Amino acid sequence: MKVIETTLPSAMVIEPQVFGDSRGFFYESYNQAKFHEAGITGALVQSNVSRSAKGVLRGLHYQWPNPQGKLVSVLEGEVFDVAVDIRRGSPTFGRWEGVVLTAENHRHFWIPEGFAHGFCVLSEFATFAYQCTALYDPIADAGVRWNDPDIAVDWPISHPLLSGKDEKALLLKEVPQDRLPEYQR
Ligand SMILES: Cc1cn([C@H]2C[C@H](O)[C@@H](COP(=O)(O)OP(=O)(O)O[C@H]3O[C@@H](C)C(=O)[C@@H](O)[C@H]3O)O2)c(=O)[nH]c1=O
Repeated sequence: MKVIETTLPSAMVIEPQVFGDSRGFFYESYNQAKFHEAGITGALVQSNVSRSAKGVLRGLHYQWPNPQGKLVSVLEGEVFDVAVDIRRGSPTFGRWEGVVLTAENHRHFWIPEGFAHGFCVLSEFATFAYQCTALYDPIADAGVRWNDPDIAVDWPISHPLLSGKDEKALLLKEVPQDRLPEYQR
């Protein structure tokens, strides 16, 4: 597999080795030894799948306490996927990175613990799959507004379909400091 660094330390893109033949293809979506070597050492303890129509935007979500590292990919369609460093005290606080993930490019994006995450759907439908390093905790579930001007994600769509929760999400500057993840060197 190929590991591609991003502008945010520890957020990375992983391109698995894809074995194609007359039947179709095969790839390892997770291999503990190879991921450990790449610096992704947390145990993946929950797997999720969501499906969304074109124009849907889910995000920007995080969990605190009990932050989740997320290994995300697309099984059907195409999304623009975003990680935002919202760890208080981080040298890259407030900075984001975006990656196009498609069912064809097989790219995986590693969202480290303490980052907010979101995506918008560019194809008619997208099936999104991800594994997390911590279990879902509805009490700790939190979000930051998708179009927060202080983060200024350059989303490729302008009028997304949002959940009620995401429509009402706080701006980053409105989130109390103790509700933000901690930066750990
Ligand atoms: C995330 C999650 C949701 N749920 C339930 C709660 C709710 O009734 C329903 C839909 O939840 P949400 O609206 O939060 O789903 P969604 O907007 O898809 O939330 C997801 O968005 C992406 C961007 C992420 O990064 C994920 O970590 C997660 O926050 O599913 C679980 O039971 N377990 C889970 O792990």
